[in-house]
Amino acid sequence: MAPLHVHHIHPQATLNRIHFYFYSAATIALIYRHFGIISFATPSTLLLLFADLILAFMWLLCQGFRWRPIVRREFPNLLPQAQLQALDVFICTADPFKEPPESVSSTTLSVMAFDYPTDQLSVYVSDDGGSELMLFALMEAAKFARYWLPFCRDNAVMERSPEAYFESSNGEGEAGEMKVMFEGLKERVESAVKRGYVDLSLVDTPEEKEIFMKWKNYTGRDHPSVIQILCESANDKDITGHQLPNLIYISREKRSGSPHHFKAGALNALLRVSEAMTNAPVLLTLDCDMHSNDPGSPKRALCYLVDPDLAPNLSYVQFPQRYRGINADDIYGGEIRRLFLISARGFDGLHGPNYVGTGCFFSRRSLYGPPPAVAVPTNYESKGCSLLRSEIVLQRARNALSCKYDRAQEWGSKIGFRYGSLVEDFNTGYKLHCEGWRSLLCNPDRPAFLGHAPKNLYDSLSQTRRWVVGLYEVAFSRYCPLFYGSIKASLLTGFCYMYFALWGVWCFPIIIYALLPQLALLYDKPLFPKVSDPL
Ligand SMILES: O=c1ccn([C@@H]2O[C@H](COP(=O)(O)OP(=O)(O)O[C@H]3O[C@H](CO)[C@@H](O)[C@H](O)[C@H]3O)[C@@H](O)[C@H]2O)c(=O)[nH]1
Ligand SMILES: [Mn+2]
Repeated sequence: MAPLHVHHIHPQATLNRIHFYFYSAATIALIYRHFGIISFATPSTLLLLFADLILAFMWLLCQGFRWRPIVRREFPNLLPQAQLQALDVFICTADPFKEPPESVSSTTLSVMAFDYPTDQLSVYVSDDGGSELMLFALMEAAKFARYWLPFCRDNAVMERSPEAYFESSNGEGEAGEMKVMFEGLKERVESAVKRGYVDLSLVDTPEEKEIFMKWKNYTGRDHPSVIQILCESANDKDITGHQLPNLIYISREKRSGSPHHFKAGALNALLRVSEAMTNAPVLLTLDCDMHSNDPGSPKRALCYLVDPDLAPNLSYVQFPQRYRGINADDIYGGEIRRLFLISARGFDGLHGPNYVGTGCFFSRRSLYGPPPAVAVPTNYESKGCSLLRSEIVLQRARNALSCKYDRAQEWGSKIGFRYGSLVEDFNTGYKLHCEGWRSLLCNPDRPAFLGHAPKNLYDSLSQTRRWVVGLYEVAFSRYCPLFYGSIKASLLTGFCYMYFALWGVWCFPIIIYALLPQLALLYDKPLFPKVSDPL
């Protein structure tokens, strides 16, 4: 059989290695000189020494990224139909006022419209805000999906998020009818958001009315488990008679005083509930603001996940985070190409790229413990779809959403997405690599997913602060990558994780180098040695 994927070492690797030797020699000479003049040290030379030591240490840590960068290509067209395993998609949302429900609907529709057998596809949306507005928006999405999915399929649309599609399409003919329908959806959802609740006049059937009546007693921070099956593959069909994928809304139980572990807690609830309902062997995690930009991406990921040589210890296939709507100059550096593209390619030559929280296809079993020493075939029993609405399945699912699991020892430490850091993605990927799993980067020319980067200074700074605090939580824990990671995974992997974990430390050399030379110039003090100076 023709291979489903190929890879090669990036040709720049040789140059990187030569550069490493020259740069090491120069760095050693610089540090040697610093210590040579330490007996005549002044505050400014000490500050420069401090900055240079940090820069040299960070430079050393990141050499793993440059040693063996890998470039991959996959051939999804060669993937046999029989290899298409069931796929559970997890979408996380947390706040209907910061994450507009109509955009969450659009993201959901973009994955429901994957180019994938609909009876193998289930989409779960976790709403940590516990908001009736989000449920309403998804109910609307479920109705619109009946028209949108056949439209995308018949017209081979690539941009399957209606919001993104109608931004670029002029909407003529059938597309025009779709646009009118989608505008209607947006209007209804926006009017509910403006009011802050779902007016019962917006809801069609008595069953739906009953759901929203019940909701009036809930608050975002205190409510029982909620689960609503909005589309059921076995029963619901689109307007051309094709099955729809499953679409399930959940809001896990929240009780004041009970820890909920933010997004990691939400993902673990999704993991348990999907196990109870559909139990697909492959999972995709997505942020609600990151829609699919290529309906073929599940097949791309499967090219790796079904490969018998890789599968025994392959935990996840990560697509890089890419963004739309970044202004031309990207003044807040929101694209972060080094983290998501360049370093990820370098990491791929070691244990594999770190998990970045979204656009990542997991093998389910990797979240339940280390890779088995002897490869055992995993026979996932995809649960019968017709059972989804049965009381026994619903009861099991509701139980899976209970907050008692977040108090239990194992969830978040040995199984599932890991707790203990604000950057649960970094922490989880790191721990999986330490357990012996590996990952790889899939970076097709057409971005598989597109999201939103912070667009103003305030959002950008608060995101950076959250990330830095989360990374320090890992760096200064007993799982410090420099020691634990270097021993459990490999020396270079440990170094690379440490490089990320110390992201906040960059501020010291940057501030020193941004201020000191200017001050020295103003006060006419020499800062750097002349070539003629003795060493
Ligand atoms: O209690 C929570 C908090 C957040 N979220 C969801 O988590 C996602 C990411 O949160 P966001 O506030 O958008 O964080 P960002 O900093 O923009 O996200 C980046 O950083 C996070 C932490 O490292 C990763 O989880 C994300 O995937 C990554 O895109 C969003 O979909 C939220 O709805 C929850 O479900 N529950
Ligand atoms: Mn975000």
